[in-house]
Amino acid sequence: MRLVLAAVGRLRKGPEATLISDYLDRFAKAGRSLGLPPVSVLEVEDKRGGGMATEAELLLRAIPDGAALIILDERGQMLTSPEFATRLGNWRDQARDVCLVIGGADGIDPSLRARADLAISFGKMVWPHMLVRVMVAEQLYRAATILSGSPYHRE
Ligand SMILES: C[S@@+](CC[C@H](N)C(=O)[O-])C[C@H]1O[C@@H](n2cnc3c(N)ncnc32)[C@H](O)[C@@H]1O
Repeated sequence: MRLVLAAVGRLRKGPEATLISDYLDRFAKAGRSLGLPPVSVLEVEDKRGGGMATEAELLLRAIPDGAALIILDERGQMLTSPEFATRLGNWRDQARDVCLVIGGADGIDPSLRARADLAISFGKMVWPHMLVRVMVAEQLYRAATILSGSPYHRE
């Protein structure tokens, strides 16, 4: 299994970078004994100003063949953290690669949205994409703690 976080835009030094790195480190440590690999972060940037369609082409190149394509999208499905943990555990058990995609300022191109296996929403409000990265990293760590039965997550 490979776990890829593909995102539009380059993360610069700052509070979001610190949080993302902290949660992804914690995920890597918690995931080791669960058979979950560390997350590879792939950033794409369209320097030609081609917009969402070009970003979608760049993102598609970053997605491993056959991977479950999970997009982050405010129009998507709201999952509980245990539901997300169960899905992550199922992909691991199927040895399925997983690619989580976060769009840029204009969102994710409809062509990529149409290909997604799952669209996850963090609510109907639009969040800045770097905060969504933080939230994804935290939910991955939370999912690992749920799968391991550690007391981080409480209902
Ligand atoms: C600034 S938002 C773009 C919003 C854009 N107006 C759209 O139609 O998608 C950048 C990215 O952050 C993610 N995002 C923002 N809000 C979200 C939410 N509530 N749930 C899930 N993902 C979200 C999505 O991946 C989105 O493409």
